Amino acid sequence: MGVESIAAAERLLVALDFDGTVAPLVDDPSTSRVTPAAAEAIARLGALPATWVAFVSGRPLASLAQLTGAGPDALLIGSHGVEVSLRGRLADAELSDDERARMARLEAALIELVTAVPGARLEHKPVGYGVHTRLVERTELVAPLQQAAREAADAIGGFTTRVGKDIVEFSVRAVNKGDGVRMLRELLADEAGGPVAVLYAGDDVTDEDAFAVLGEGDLGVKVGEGPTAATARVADVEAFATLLSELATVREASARSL
Ligand SMILES: O=P(O)(O)OC[C@H]1O[C@H](O[C@H]2O[C@H](CO)[C@@H](O)[C@H](O)[C@H]2O)[C@H](O)[C@@H](O)[C@@H]1O
Repeated sequence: MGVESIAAAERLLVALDFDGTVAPLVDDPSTSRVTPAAAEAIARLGALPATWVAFVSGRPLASLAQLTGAGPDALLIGSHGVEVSLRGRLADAELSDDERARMARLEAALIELVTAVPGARLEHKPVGYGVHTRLVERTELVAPLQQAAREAADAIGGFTTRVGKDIVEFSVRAVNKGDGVRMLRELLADEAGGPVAVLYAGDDVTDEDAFAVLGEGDLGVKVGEGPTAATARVADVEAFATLLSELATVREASARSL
């Protein structure tokens, strides 16, 4: 399955990871931006009939909504599948007392660990924490920090650990991006009254959960290097924007010929 074939799908969901896929990786996550080329292709795709664009990210929903300029029709999955906003209908993650207590214990441990490593940073997320190591200058400190953080989470128990690019993340929920993609596909198929093909694109290990739920008639696109279950690969964010633009062009042409 290539771009031409997926472009011909009767109904198409384009589900996109954010960081490293449509926005280049940067030192400060709050300054991430979708590239102009990707933004243009996304807008063209979103304007087509029977075509939906969704973002499926590890970011907190609020950050994802802000950085994608989410409008009222936005389909957003944040926190690796835990936080969901579908056209303004919010299903956010209500934490139990037990989850809150475990998060508080982990937070205290992670603050101590991160403070001891210059350049390390703790990201507070709705259902967990991210230990960022991108700016750690003494690279030999990264692995021990990640290991100590894992051990702290394991000692408390009940956390799902994810290792991403320059980040190790801990979540009190085990939901993943694959669950998010499955949910989006079912929702749209119900609404549209028929099966929906999915193009999913992502650059990181956590995107493998989403690639794993794709089947025949879908297309997984890995952005960048690394082992993957995706069946297509592009070199980087710029190349992926070009792919999205090609997809929009082919799909626009078929929409015109209907
Ligand atoms: O699932 P994604 O949309 O790819 O989000 C994964 C994590 O992205 C952010 O961190 C990553 O991007 C930062 C900005 O480019 C970069 O500084 C950092 O090194 C990366 O790990 C975000 O901060 C996390 O919350 C997301 O889980």
